[in-house]
Amino acid sequence: MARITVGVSLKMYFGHRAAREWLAEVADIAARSEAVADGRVELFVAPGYLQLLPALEAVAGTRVRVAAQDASEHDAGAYTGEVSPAELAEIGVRMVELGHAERRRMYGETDTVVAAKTTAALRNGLTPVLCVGETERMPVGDALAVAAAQVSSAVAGAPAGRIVVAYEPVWAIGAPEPAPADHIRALTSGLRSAVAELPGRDGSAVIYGGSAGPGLLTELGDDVDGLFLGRFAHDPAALREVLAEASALAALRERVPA
Ligand SMILES: O=C(CO)COP(=O)(O)O
Repeated sequence: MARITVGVSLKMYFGHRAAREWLAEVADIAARSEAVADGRVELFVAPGYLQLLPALEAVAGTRVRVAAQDASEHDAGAYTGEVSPAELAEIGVRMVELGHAERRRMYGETDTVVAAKTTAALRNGLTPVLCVGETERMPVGDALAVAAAQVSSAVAGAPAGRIVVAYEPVWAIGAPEPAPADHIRALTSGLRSAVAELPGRDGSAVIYGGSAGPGLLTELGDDVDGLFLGRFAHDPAALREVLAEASALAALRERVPA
């Protein structure tokens, strides 16, 4: 199926009440979207840990998937302050963001840590949303080498299973505008080829994140499998627009065989 994946991370922007209000609006938008309802558009939301249970409640009865923003590499034990991927799966969380640029930069997550967490996520049936990307502006070939190496190191030794690669050039996160479309297209196509060569990763997707908002998916067209949004989906109306673009793109792909 020509599926388009759209994800939104709330990072730590919203308090509890604001998150609940946003989730209720998103659940309503998803329920009204035919493309989300029939699976042509996969929508996931990644709220904070304390917002996961209310999120699961809010989206019950829709096909919206709930993702955690991180998870431990361990399932259980003496790991104070960590959150178990086994427990995430137990409560109904389906996906988990791993290796986000903010965790790599501020919390010292190395490729080794990201690989251990990827293994733990897949072991527990969670789909990793593997965040990769170069830290500074650089030519396309160099950026692709960095991002592809992050992907292959994360999945080396991990159990088989679908992954969602979120290509997020660090310099375009929290910026006024996304990376230039040509840069994104080159990187997402390159990463698609790299992921296609990995064994056991059928159904995987490569999406773009970093100041993404309405209009970008249409501009990128066929070279990307979706978007990972941050600030520019805080307004539910903007997310509604992005979902409309995703559903138009999915319809177009169904007509034109890949
Ligand atoms: O990091 C991001 C999603 O994980 C993107 O955040 P912004 O869209 O707010 O730049």
